[in-house]
Amino acid sequence: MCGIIGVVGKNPVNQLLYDGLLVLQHRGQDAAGIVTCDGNTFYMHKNNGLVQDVFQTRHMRSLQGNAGIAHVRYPTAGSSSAAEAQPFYVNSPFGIVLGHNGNLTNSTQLKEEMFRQDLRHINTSSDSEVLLNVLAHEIEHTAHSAVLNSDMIFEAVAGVHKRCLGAYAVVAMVANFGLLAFRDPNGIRPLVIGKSETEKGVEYIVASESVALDVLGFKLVRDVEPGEAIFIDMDGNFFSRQCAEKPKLSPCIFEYVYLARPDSVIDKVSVYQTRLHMGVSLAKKIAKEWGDLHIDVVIPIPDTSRPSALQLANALNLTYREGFIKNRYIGRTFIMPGQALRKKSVRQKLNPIGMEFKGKNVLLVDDSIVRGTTSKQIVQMARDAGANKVYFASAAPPVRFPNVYGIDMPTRDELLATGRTDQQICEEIGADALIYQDLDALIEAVQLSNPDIKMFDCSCFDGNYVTGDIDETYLNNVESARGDKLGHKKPANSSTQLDLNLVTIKEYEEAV
Ligand SMILES: O=P(O)(O)OC[C@H]1O[C@H](OP(=O)(O)OP(=O)(O)O)[C@H](O)[C@@H]1O
Ligand SMILES: NC(=O)CC[C@H](N)C(=O)O
Ligand SMILES: [Mg+2]
Repeated sequence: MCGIIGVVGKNPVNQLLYDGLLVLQHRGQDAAGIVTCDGNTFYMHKNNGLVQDVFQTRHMRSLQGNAGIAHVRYPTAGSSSAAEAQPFYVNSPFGIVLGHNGNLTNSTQLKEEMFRQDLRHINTSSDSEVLLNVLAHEIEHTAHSAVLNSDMIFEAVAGVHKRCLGAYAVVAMVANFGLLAFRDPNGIRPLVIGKSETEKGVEYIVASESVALDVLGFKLVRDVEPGEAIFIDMDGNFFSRQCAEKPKLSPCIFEYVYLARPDSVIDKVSVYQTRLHMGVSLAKKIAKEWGDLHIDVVIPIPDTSRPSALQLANALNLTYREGFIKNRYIGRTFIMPGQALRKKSVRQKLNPIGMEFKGKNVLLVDDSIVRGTTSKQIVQMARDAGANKVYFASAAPPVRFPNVYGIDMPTRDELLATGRTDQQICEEIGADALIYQDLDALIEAVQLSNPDIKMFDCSCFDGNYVTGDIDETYLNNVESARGDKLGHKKPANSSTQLDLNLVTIKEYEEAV
């Protein structure tokens, strides 16, 4: 779940893209990049690190032009190397840059095809570099001369849909032509369009989440439809077309649970409202099945679970208290690379307020339990702070299956709930009771805001993968390539990579 933005403006867009990336930082903390386009020239700066560490004044000054794209990365394929920071660039045809949110599920096969059939070299192990080269190849074949138009671009995107499987929300720029954005035929990852009327004319933006539009002063126009592509030329003319044969909206339900910011609206669903609904349905379950808990206080685990915990407390007529204080300078732990770093960061990030726990039966509410890194430590902190009973509620069902669409949880081994009953999970985290949301209730919580969404990608909860190409062999291959125990692999030919700073996750963990 990286964050992407693309803008065609009437003034320089460097600051706008930077500010937009800051707003999307919660979608990726590993690397950041901006490319601007001034006539026929691209200006690019990208590196590992948080947005405010990657860009210094001198970089910002060099990012010239009234159009550009930007990316924050949370790696789900390849390595964490700076060489895989996005956007990626290819010089032919025309000069194209691309930023990708999601994960291709057939990138190994595509990479092979790229080399053997299309005679293209992919320098990294990133699936996004493969995706860019597929797009470049398709554009090369639809454009008959040096003149490119939106019809040719849309035909090329139709070609991308035929070849690529998995999840991809994409922003791309073709030098001197314009901004292209598209979403895979299932619309797994989000992408919205915004607009701003200025004295000089209309400016357009596309971004992973509507919150970026709010903060940058754009009005939300609509979502990019699954399978749809939009193209905005350098003069600000807007074109759109459905490029997939059988589009079917099946957004990732985990966006609503955890990934997206609550103040975003995705596929006409307010993330905040959904999280409130999740709290109500969880409260109903507790009232029905867990009436004997005698809860004194409901405590959220900051940040993401707050709206659900608050509404759960309201629905049960219980006291809600902020029992954990979050260090505002520590980022999201779940999307940090490597288990040692995630584990260490939970304690650095959260600290209990003793008086909220001492002698009380506390119900801790989190949005989800994935590896159990947070819940195990939090339950212990509550006990150390003197709680009488520690109950734990998760606003999402048990996460039992790997995600292959852009969330880095590739192995069943690392998921706390895989192969365990609720009772065993409860024992693992050391709680006195554990209550999980039911999947039907979670789906209903989203559908209450938009009943038109009939299908979701719930694969991490139910093991049904909407792209239909995921089987046991695929999962086994991903597990052996990306398992946490392996560390994220350093590319075999690191010395030849365009990156002097390669560090594996393992080396990084050992260093901290
Ligand atoms: O079971 P785990 O593997 O620990 O994963 C789940 C936890 O990780 C996330 O929090 P995170 O700290 O990333 O972000 P937040 O501040 O948005 O809640 C999520 O909100 C849960 O608290
Ligand atoms: N989380 C994502 O969207 C990741 C995008 C891409 N697969 C990468 O690893 O860079
Ligand atoms: Mg959390």
